[in-house]
Amino acid sequence: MDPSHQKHFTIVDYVIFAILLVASMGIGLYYALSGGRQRTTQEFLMADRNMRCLPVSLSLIASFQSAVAIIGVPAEIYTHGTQYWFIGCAYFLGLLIPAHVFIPVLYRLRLSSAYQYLELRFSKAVRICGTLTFIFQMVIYMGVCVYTPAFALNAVTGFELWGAVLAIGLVCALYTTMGGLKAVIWTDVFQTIVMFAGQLAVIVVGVHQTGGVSEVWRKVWAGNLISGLDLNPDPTVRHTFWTLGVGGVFLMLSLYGVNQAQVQRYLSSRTEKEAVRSCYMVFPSLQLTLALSCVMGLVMFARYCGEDHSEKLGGSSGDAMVIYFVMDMLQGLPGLPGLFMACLFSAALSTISSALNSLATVTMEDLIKPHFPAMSEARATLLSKVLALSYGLLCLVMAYVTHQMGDSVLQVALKIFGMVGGPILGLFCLGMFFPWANSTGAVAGLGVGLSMAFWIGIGSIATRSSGTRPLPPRCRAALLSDNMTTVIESLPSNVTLSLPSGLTRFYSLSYMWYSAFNCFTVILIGLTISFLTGPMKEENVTPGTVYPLLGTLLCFLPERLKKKLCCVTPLGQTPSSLQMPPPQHKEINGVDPQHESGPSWEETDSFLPDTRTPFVEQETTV
Ligand SMILES: CC(C)(CO)[C@@H](O)C(=O)NCCC(=O)O
Ligand code: NA
Repeated sequence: MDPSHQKHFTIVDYVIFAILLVASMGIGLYYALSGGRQRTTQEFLMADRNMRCLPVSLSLIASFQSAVAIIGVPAEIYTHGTQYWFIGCAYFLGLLIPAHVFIPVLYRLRLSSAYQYLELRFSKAVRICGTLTFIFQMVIYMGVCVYTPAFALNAVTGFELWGAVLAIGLVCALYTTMGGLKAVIWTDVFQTIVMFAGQLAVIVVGVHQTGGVSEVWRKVWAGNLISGLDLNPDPTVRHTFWTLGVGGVFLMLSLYGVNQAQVQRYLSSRTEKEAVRSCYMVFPSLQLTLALSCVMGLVMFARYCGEDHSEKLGGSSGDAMVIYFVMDMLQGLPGLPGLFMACLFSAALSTISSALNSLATVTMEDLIKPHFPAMSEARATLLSKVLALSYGLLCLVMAYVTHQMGDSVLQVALKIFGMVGGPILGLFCLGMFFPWANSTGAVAGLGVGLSMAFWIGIGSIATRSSGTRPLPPRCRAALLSDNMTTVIESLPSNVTLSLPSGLTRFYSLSYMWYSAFNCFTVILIGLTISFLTGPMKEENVTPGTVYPLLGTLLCFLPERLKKKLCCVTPLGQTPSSLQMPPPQHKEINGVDPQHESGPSWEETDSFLPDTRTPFVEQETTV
């Protein structure tokens, strides 16, 4: 951006900004000095398994809502219309399924890390593969998260980019290291509120400056920005109802169902009911966040479309444009630019702290503890803190990688979720829904799934074609007549209207399908290899690791018919020879996965542990 158009913060802005950082550090310090003073891994990594649903739910939203979404979604709406908003449809199933499928299975196994499940269900090897994949995913994602707000600050105020990256990384690593998961969750609560406040402020000011809600509506309508439901079944069209509403469900499942950052929050809840409730509470708040960021894009359009900003913007990206417009709207309103920056940094800090804590957890629980079973609690906790801090430093390195990518940040983040998160989701689905899947199948499935993911992902980057884009809104055509072509060209677009062919067509699969596609690859390959190498026998499957999917789907059928169709029999009614096999993995990291009565399934109400009607899987493969 042209330096002469840079904005300058007032004292009030700096104060607001400082309050955010100091408060976050304060919360970290508070939890370092209160409670058990972070002297056990139970407290540092699991928050003593004593959290209530309200903080957990706000923290669940904060984990994957970073500055990327706050800047990226308005940029998407501004340039391509409101189609992206339909991702909200995916939140229904994307949260219901985790609440009623993944949480019950994972919570009842009393895990510390989600990947412990993979060892219980398959083997140690699968667990390590899963853990390494997760670490890879979160480390790249953290890079995007830390880079985005630093880039924003730099674009607007000329603040040293790498100074900001360093500041975010260090503040985050410090309070995460001091206060553990409790601090991470409670800073998330505070930061989520700041995030909402910042977005709301921008919208209110923007609407006011445009001349009211009706004026905003008139302009976005005239600008052809409001998109109807696009039911085009073509999987290469970037955003349609199918890619967003169906592909999005798999994206949500990979984040809210099996991602360690989220699973850890469910596990830190004091009861299973509380965990399920927190998942339900995510729904309205996530819709609100989505609505706020979409409306922000609309307001920006109404306020700026048709004006010539080329000289100020130079050749900046769509993301930079959002920041510029916001700062332009807020100038002369002391405190508000600071609030917006605080909003961006809140979003980033909350995501990075979740990532750091979850990375420390999996590294400790999955990679280190199994090799040093005799390690003292004090030493394990110290090591966890060192790990959290080291990952913080690593994320700085990753910011540099993002710097080199040059795609829109939203697209980069969602691609990472799909390319790496999709195969992990596949691995969990393979284990939970298919009792026949074996360890060899799981490893092969994950390997092939990841290879396919990177083939498509890298192919699409090389050919710049991850999903064809719709025609840009009318306004952009109008803008093309100005000398704004540089901006338009540098917007993340390839307005491909001709259908690509062959391999190019494969590469142009919409990135919103990545999660689903990669998940199915893992399941398909996993099942094929399992059947080829000898499917898992029922008595070898650890009880409680398989979800009776068919039994639940067909719950309306009479018991006798169900028994015939879906191979699931209530435990009480099975002959003793068919009852749960004795536990195989007696102790994993000091936690008995069998618990007292063994994990079980209740048919009527998953909230009432006393009225359980346990089911057991019977292997009656045909
Ligand atoms: C993950 C979703 C789709 C969930 O709403 C959304 O928060 C999002 O688009 N996140 C982008 C990644 C980020 O904000 O870091
Ligand atoms: Na966040």
